[in-house]
Amino acid sequence: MQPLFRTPAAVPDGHPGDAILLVDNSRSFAAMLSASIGERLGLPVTVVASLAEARQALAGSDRHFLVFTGLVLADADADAILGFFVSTGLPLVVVSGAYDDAIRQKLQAQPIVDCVLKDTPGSIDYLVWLAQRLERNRRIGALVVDDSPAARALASSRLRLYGFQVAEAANGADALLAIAADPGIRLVITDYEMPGMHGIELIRHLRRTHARDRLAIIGVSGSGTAPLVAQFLKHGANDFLHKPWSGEEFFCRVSQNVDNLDLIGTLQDLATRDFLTGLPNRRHFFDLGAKMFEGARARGLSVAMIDIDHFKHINDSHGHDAGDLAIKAVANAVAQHARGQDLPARFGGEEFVLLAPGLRGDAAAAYFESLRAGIEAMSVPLGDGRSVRLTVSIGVCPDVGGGLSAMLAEADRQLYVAKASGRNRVKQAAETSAREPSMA
Ligand SMILES: Nc1nc2c(ncn2[C@@H]2O[C@H](COP(=O)(O)OP(=O)(O)OP(=O)(O)O)[C@@H](O)[C@H]2O)c(=O)[nH]1
Repeated sequence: MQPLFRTPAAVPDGHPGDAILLVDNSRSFAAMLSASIGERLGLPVTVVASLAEARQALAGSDRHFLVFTGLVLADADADAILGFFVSTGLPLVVVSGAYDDAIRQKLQAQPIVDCVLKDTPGSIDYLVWLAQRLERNRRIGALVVDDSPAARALASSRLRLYGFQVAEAANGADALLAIAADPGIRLVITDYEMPGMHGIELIRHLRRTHARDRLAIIGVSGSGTAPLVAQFLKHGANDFLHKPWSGEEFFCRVSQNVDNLDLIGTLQDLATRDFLTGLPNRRHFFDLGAKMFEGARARGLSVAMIDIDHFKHINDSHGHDAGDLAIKAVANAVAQHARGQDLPARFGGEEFVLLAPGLRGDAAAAYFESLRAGIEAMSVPLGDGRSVRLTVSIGVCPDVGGGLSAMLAEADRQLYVAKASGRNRVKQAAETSAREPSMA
């Protein structure tokens, strides 16, 4: 099952801090940019106005994962500024007041992520986007597939500069092994001409297991004729880059493709997950549940409807926000109680469902009883020093020969019986006949 809550994974290595170092001699620009990053991304920004202060901010600390710097500082010229920040190994974005041919040439020779003209419309928005992209890249794996060590090293070093966790493969077979071993890889950059398996064949293999919305693939070739580009795209590449690519284009295409994956992930979350609790929603429960149901039948399974008791009273006496906290706490308890093979969901309001494959009879009764008891023992902090206690009623139905909907209908009937007989209890339908309650 997919993880229930999309908590950001830890950044495996490199620069683990989440702060940005902003080095600029314009107080107003630095204030505007750091406020925008703080408000929109929630990332801390250290603002300094000289190279000496920047050295001090970075000394002995790995708080920063990214540097934005101007090239005009009171205590250093452009070469000294670039030389120092490049030597730190941190991703570097130059934020310049001017961008002429001389600066462009100087920067092209340097391993920097990007150069942004600061006084243009939209520059703050672009820099905020850059900060977000580079921060997120740290949790994304990228694989470079190329039989040329030099081409591989060039693409890999660029991707590392953008913060990705980079793996390399010299041929298609090794690439397939690398992808199978690391589910964190979301971006593949593959050459065309390679011994054993060419790039398009590799993509055909990859697409059997990795859809376009989960893995972005960019084809690369020096012989990027129109038919070859079309073949790449038709066989599943998300994009194509002609060799030799410019650093600027490489960054734009890579970023656009991983942005698209993020966007699709967000839309999928909105469509399948309950906004308040992060649990699968009702529709997603039926999609996943229908797939699980047939496979689980041989070993038996049970489904439970779980409803918070007197929930209206919690809302009425503590307010709607407190009610939301109570719903989240119960959702969390249900998700924590669920085993890896279970499927929990929020069905709406204060009602939850838990589908438990492999459980029936007394084992199912004990399993849901321990969930009920765990929730009864909880104290939900309301964030203002107060806390609230709550209970749930649970209706359980085993597989009695109908479909999943029939099980849910019977679990709902058992829930009604649990409510009617005093709440804070589990009622379970009999195995033989789903219409006779068997557990008091
Ligand atoms: N805070 C909050 N309240 C919600 C949400 N969804 C539904 N509710 C409220 O939940 C309450 C549900 O109340 P009922 O279904 O009547 O439950 P009850 O009568 O209090 O309790 P039982 O009879 O024990 O089920 C209503 O007042 C809804 O407005 C939500 O997302 N957040």
